Amino acid sequence: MKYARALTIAGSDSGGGAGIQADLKTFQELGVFGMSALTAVTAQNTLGVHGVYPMSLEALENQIDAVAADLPPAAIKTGMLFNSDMIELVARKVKEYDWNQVVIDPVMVAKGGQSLLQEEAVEALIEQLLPLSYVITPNLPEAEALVGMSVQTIEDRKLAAKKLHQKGARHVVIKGGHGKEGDQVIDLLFDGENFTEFESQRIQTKHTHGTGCTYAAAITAEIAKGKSVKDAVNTAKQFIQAAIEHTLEFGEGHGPTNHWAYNEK
Ligand SMILES: Nc1ncnc2c1ncn2[C@@H]1O[C@H](COP(=O)(O)OP(=O)(O)O)[C@@H](O)[C@H]1O
Ligand SMILES: Cc1ncc(COP(=O)(O)OP(=O)(O)O)c(N)n1
Repeated sequence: MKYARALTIAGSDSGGGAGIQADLKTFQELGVFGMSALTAVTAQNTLGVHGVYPMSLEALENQIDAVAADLPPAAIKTGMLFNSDMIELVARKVKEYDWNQVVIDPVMVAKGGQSLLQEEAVEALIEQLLPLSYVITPNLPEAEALVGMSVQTIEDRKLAAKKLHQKGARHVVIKGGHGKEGDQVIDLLFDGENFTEFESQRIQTKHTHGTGCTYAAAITAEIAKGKSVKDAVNTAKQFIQAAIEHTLEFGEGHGPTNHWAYNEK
């Protein structure tokens, strides 16, 4: 069986729940060979981020070039990109290697409130990376930062998705975990023409560290395997729902999700 390959360009989470650790675990569980280019090393646990140590641009570029030269990926996921220099580098590499299945998870703030993207870099993300994105997966606060409006109701989310599509994102997934729609969590996919809602029961738990990373990584893995974006989001929704429902209950704070759960169903 020929395995598809996916590359994550993101930060390392020493606590194992988010960042490239979440991405690689998710790729593996979905049968995709995962590769990684580190943008930063973070000292993290379930109680928060205790240090951020960005890689040099040379180190990031060499990691990407090494993978592209020998192990060209079918799909790429970006996570924590830290600053505008890194965003510009990644955009240049996407164009250099003509990568057209890029999933952008616009990571800005960790669950504990610590910044993972310098404020000046939001503009670079919009101008440089959005036009190259196959899918972008903002949560509600990230969508607000990207489109400059309040994004809460379903109508807000539809308007924000259209704005992000106009800025160049070919598909937009507005994640609903931060939403206040009662006991449901509604994720919204926009493909430039149609909206699709993916609904699930909200699970009452604090153990949601890395949910966005895991969800975007699952979308990336499915796209790497040749699935449509709609089918990829559908699988990712089931993956993350199982990962949260069967929590590991690790740590004193926001614990990690369970990346084994989907296959243990
Ligand atoms: N409590 C929850 N119950 C069920 N699903 C959830 C819950 N929290 C998050 N999710 C799922 O995880 C996805 C990502 O979570 P969200 O909080 O929206 O983004 P992020 O983790 O990037 O802040 C959501 O789109 C949703 O599908
Ligand atoms: C290295 C790194 N990348 C991304 C994150 C974000 O994870 P988290 O704080 O759990 O938020 P979501 O992934 O759920 O949006 C991180 N903490 N560290």
